[in-house]
Amino acid sequence: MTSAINGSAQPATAASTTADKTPPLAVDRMIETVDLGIAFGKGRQRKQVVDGVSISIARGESYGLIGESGCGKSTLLRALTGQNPHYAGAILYQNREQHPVRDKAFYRQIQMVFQDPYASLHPRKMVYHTLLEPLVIHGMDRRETRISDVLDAIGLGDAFRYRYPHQLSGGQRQRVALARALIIEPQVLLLDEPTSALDVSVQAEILNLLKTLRRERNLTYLMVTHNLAVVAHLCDRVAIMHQGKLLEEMTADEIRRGSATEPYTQQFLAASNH
Ligand SMILES: Nc1ncnc2c1ncn2[C@@H]1O[C@H](COP(=O)(O)OP(=O)(O)OP(=O)(O)O)[C@@H](O)[C@H]1O
Repeated sequence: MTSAINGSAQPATAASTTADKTPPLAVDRMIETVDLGIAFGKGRQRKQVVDGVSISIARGESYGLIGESGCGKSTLLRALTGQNPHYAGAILYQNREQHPVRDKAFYRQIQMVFQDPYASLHPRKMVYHTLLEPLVIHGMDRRETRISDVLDAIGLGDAFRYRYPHQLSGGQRQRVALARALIIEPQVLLLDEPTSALDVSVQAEILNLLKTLRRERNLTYLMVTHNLAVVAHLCDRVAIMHQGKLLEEMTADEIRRGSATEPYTQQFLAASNH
């Protein structure tokens, strides 16, 4: 929560801090962090939670972030979404450094899907109003058609527009949360453990849906997860974090084969596979 943050890292000033650190331009770079640092607390209480993390995610790529609990994954994701403006280093979208405080145009392109579909939907809002709201905020036209289309795309169908969250299963709620993110046609989805609150059988359905949506819409995913099966199913590349640092990047294939270079990663993969 931004209100609880008393991070002491200096906010990055747009286009000022990284001129000498930014890697050479790649044509299709969608998301990048350059030497990202996030700390909480002051003085002896200060804790560096994200420490010099540089990642680069291409357009259309699905990138996973894994690591033990407390290693800084969600903190990194929150900085990317603009929920924590107190960071050092730089965050770039489509080669442009972002101001730590994001504007509406940013959220038109980048949407977030959270872990808990029970907490993320307003209990007194019909699906229709949940989906209408982002269209109004972003001044988009053809609202009725867009609502029907997105309900079809996420596999619920138009009749679901009249349901309230308590009339939906966990998997259906997560589909609505996905529909809410997709309805404004973003390019990037930031996914924070999007299946971990769901039953195992439903997890597979949502993962398959995410896979299909990415292919159909050429979406870019950045996904935080504990779950190696999720990574193997959905991610092209994975970063392993440990105590705030990026330890190693691997392809999904390398993860499946367990061919890590770093001893910590080898242990982490072995433990996660039990
Ligand atoms: N607002 C905050 N103020 C102080 N400390 C924080 C704050 N947010 C996170 N932390 C601390 O930062 C560390 C990393 O937390 P983070 O939520 O990023 O971990 P994570 O890797 O996502 O863990 P998990 O997998 O359990 O969700 C933790 O020690 C946490 O207590």
